[in-house]
Amino acid sequence: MKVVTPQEMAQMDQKTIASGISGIDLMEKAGTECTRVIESTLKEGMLICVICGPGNNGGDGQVIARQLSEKGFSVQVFFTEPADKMSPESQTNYSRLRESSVAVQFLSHEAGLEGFEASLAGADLVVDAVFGTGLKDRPLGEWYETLLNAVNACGKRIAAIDIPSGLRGDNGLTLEAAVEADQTIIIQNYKVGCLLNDGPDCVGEPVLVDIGIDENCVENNKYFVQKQDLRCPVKRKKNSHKYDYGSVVIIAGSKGMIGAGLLATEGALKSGAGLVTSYVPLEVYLPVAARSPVEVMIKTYDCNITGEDIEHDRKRVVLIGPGIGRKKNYSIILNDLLYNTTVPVVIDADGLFHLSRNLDVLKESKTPVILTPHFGEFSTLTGVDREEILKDPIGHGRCFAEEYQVVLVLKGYRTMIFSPEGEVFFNSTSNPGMATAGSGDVLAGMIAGFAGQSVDLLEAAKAGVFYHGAAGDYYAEHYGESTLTARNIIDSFKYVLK
Ligand SMILES: NC(=O)C1=CN([C@@H]2O[C@H](COP(=O)(O)OP(=O)(O)OC[C@H]3O[C@@H](n4cnc5c(N)ncnc54)[C@H](OP(=O)(O)O)[C@@H]3O)[C@@H](O)[C@H]2O)[C@H](O)CC1
Ligand SMILES: [K+]
Repeated sequence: MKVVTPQEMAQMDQKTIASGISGIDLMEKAGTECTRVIESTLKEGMLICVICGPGNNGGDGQVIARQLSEKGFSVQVFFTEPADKMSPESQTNYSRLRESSVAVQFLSHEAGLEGFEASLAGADLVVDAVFGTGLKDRPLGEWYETLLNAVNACGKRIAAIDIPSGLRGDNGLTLEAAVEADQTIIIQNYKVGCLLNDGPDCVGEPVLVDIGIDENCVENNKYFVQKQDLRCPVKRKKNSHKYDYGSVVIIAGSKGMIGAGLLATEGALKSGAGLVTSYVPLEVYLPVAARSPVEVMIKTYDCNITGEDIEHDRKRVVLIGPGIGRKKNYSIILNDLLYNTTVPVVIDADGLFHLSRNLDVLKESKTPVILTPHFGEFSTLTGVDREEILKDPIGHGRCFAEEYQVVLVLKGYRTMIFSPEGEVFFNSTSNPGMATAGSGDVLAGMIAGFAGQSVDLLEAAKAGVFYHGAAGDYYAEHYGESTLTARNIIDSFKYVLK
């Protein structure tokens, strides 16, 4: 399934209209599908307030109001602008609405919102159809800001149409105010802004409706990752041995930070790697050995380890970074791996710090690479302010992955995976409980574990991110989000990785 920008969605609408279905019919279809979802949440006799803006989002709102009224619900519509400011399809729907029994009120920008607030307080459901994908990046103005804040303050269930009003569809940032919906009925495809920054908090529960638009009618390589798209875990052949599922090397953990290495190691082992070898500094050998799973091989080094040491012995992938700290010798180790080996390398956490000291090594390296930064680490890598990246995460991520020819896993609530060819994949799993210490170490181990299993690095990254989130979701569904720890994510692998 594709994820689209507002511009791409507008082009898709236009192409669909050009192919023969009229704009007004498309709006009727959108409104009908939204009505179906809304109706399933209503009980007889409920009062619904629909707030309609001047554009086609408001037009969808009018269709919903008319259809809910035809189904016997009491409906009140508030218009934020006079009829002459409505889009053509909205005006057509306004004439249809006037023939229905829906109560209509035009809000005045001069008078206050007192009556409006009282009406919201008496409603059972508020439908937000003020702005959709046509929202522009310009100040809302005080009046709309007050209006959207009043919607949020009403304390009633809010269903937003297509995208919560005030939320930018291109990056998930909000204007001065944005509706925080309980449910958003997303028309046809996820908009980028529903998945990034404030988007998921404003959207609430997302529900997609299909109005028959072909998502491939415009060129777009942004995808929503779902289970059926994944190639991991690989099917295990009867006639196979442990090396067929990857020998994974993990360079992780140091004095005071052995937990990161242990979590990454278990992440790799329990996602199906055939053999995991953990390389740790001599000084932490004993505590690591005492706490490592018995299946893991542990090797020690004094202060250095070379690519040659690792390339011996059928190694398929190296993970470097979790808990290694910032001592200089790791920059040397990392450079050696990238310059002198061809074994794929996953670089996480402090490994990314060492990489940032010599980023150009990526351009000279022949080794396939996956980087797994969160936004702060990505800012260090690129030298671009975090705030700037958040305004255009797709642009920055895509540009970096293409320039350095790496698979980039940019971690967040909806982690994005960028391929060296410019594709973007949005993860569909995870929950806020996973923002917890060690969660990233588990993910890095999991990606390395999959990368060992004869799949290409992009597939390993997609599967690692998806199943890591799915394991966290499994725990959260059963026990809630607040007690979730990195260990719980590992323990839940067995339920989702079947
Ligand atoms: N036929 C179709 O294309 C279908 C569209 N669907 C629905 O339509 C919306 C997108 O509708 P669109 O008309 O493009 O835009 P909006 O309704 O979201 O908003 C446009 C109006 O909002 C004003 N605006 C924009 N930005 C601001 C702002 N920052 N502050 C104040 N006002 C703003 C804008 O004013 P202008 O002066 O810029 O014109 C417009 O008045 C989509 O989301 C779907 O819900 C149907 O689903 C399918 C058919
Ligand atoms: K809306």
